[in-house]
Amino acid sequence: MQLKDIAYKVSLLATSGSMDTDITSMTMDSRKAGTGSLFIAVRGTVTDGHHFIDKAIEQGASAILCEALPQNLRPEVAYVQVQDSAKAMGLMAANFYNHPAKKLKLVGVTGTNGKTSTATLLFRLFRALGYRCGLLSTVQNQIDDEVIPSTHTTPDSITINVLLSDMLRHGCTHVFMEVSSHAVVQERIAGLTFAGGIFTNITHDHLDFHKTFDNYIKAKKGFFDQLPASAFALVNVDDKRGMVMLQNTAARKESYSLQTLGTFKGRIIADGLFGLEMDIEGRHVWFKLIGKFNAYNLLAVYGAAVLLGEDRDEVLTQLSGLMPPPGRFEQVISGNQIVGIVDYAHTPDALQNVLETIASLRNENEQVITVVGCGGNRDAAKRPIMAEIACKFSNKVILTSDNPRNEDPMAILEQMQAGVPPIDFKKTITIEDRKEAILKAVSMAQPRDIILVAGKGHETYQEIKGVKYDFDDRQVLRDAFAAKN
Ligand SMILES: CC(=O)N[C@H]1[C@@H](OP(=O)(O)OP(=O)(O)OC[C@H]2O[C@@H](n3ccc(=O)[nH]c3=O)[C@H](O)[C@@H]2O)O[C@H](CO)[C@@H](O)[C@@H]1O[C@H](C)C(=O)N[C@@H](C)C(=O)N[C@H](CCC(=O)O)C(=O)O
Ligand SMILES: Nc1ncnc2c1ncn2[C@@H]1O[C@H](COP(=O)(O)OP(=O)(O)OP(=O)(O)O)[C@@H](O)[C@H]1O
Ligand SMILES: N[C@H](CCC[C@H](N)C(=O)O)C(=O)O
Ligand SMILES: [Mg+2]
Repeated sequence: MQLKDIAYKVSLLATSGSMDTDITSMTMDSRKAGTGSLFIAVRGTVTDGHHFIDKAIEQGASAILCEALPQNLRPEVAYVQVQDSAKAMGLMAANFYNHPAKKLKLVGVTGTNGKTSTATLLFRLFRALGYRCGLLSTVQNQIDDEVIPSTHTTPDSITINVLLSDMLRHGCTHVFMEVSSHAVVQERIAGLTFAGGIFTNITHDHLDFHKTFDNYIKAKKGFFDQLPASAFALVNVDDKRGMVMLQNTAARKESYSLQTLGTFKGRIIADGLFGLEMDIEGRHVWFKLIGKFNAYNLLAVYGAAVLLGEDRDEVLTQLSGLMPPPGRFEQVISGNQIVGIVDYAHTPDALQNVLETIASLRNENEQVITVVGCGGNRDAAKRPIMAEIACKFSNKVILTSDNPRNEDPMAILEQMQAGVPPIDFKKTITIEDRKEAILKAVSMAQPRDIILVAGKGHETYQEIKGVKYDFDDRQVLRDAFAAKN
């Protein structure tokens, strides 16, 4: 495709060289630039893509998209200067790949917690309803049965367009994707045409990146601000920021609630380890998912399906048969009835929700033993809070590592320990090695006790200093239970 067609409707500050230049691929990474490619120079958090313009040209790039033109322009190369490279990249990727999003029903899910759960349930529901579907999520990307490993919750705009094109080629009609706050700020969703957007909730997370809670709210709201009038914006109005998301959207404003009025109204009738019994718009339904937070996810999924034109009864029938996504309240039970629960709760809110759910399910006689850590190179403010929450709802707490990345694991654990109230010192121990920590929990547990292993859910690795070591909470629990029996 010619550069001028790729730049269609993108506002350009300056150009140099021929806009007729043929482009065969697009990349934001000089190391991946090949012959005939368009290299997009993006200013990142670690380095600046503008430093790699010459490198990209040496590798064969025939055009450059940037925010600042280099001093020496090469005559054989086309340069395009824009205000915001990341945003222009999104718009150009949509042009280059021929707007796959416009030919699909693309629904995005944003919020601190519940994105993967909601997007995955939507994907599974629409498949059960007979559609070919795509999924972009933290756990994995999927085109019907084909699994494509995911590297991010929301990939960059080029990758998204490549995946959407593949989905379209496969005959998909619906695609459900997570929209992270990083993705909104970094313009990874620029140029995408959404049929709908869902807001689950917003609580403390990622302040390392956004700096203030207000910025974090604005980032989430940015998704709704860019929805077209043809889309729906479906928000959880039980979250006090739900209505904020709708303030400036052109989309149709819709809501769901378990507590107040909303377009879609639900009520929990009963919940337990068996699942949830709910009333949804006057219909009585049983679900296999556990916990109040899943009642919200189910209501969001139901609302979105109805807004996409599906029959209410059919939606509830199919939804009641669905299982939770991997690593979300996943139970591993020992031969002598110790209940292990692996959950991806890695924020204070999620941890509290899961522990409150466990509290509501227990008979008071059994102990709750929580094994939890906090990620390195991520929001440090949540560390003491998560330790405090773990103590509040557990009989015993083992603080341990969760992807320390490039930080000193013991330094992270000391920050967690700072949140342990003095009265809880006696019930808290710290074991840096996550496997040892889980083994300790299993050794302490009696039949019917509940061990919550929080933070990693579906993850199958532990990331330490740039190396991802094989690690799976569920497998470690299974092995420990087998050894104990
Ligand atoms: C903090 C963050 O969001 N980082 C993302 C960002 O990288 P960056 O800003 O650090 O990039 P950089 O290293 O400074 O490089 C700047 C530019 O120079 C380019 N470069 C660099 C070196 C070189 O030799 N040649 C070259 O061209 C890079 O390709 C890049 O375009 O842009 C990259 C390309 O899109 C992302 O891969 C990267 O995600 C990193 C791996 C990451 O860990 N991101 C996490 C925090 C994230 O995005 N998480 C959210 C989920 C959060 C949630 O739970 O809600 C997600 O959506 O996954
Ligand atoms: N609607 C919800 N409200 C609050 N907590 C939830 C909700 N849904 C799930 N959770 C909790 O949050 C954890 C993470 O859920 P999920 O993976 O769906 O969130 P996410 O938003 O995709 O997270 P990420 O930002 O890592 O992509 C779950 O394991 C559960 O403990
Ligand atoms: N999407 C989240 C996942 C956190 C999962 C937790 N196990 C950790 O590594 O901190 C993040 O990248 O911040
Ligand atoms: Mg997710």
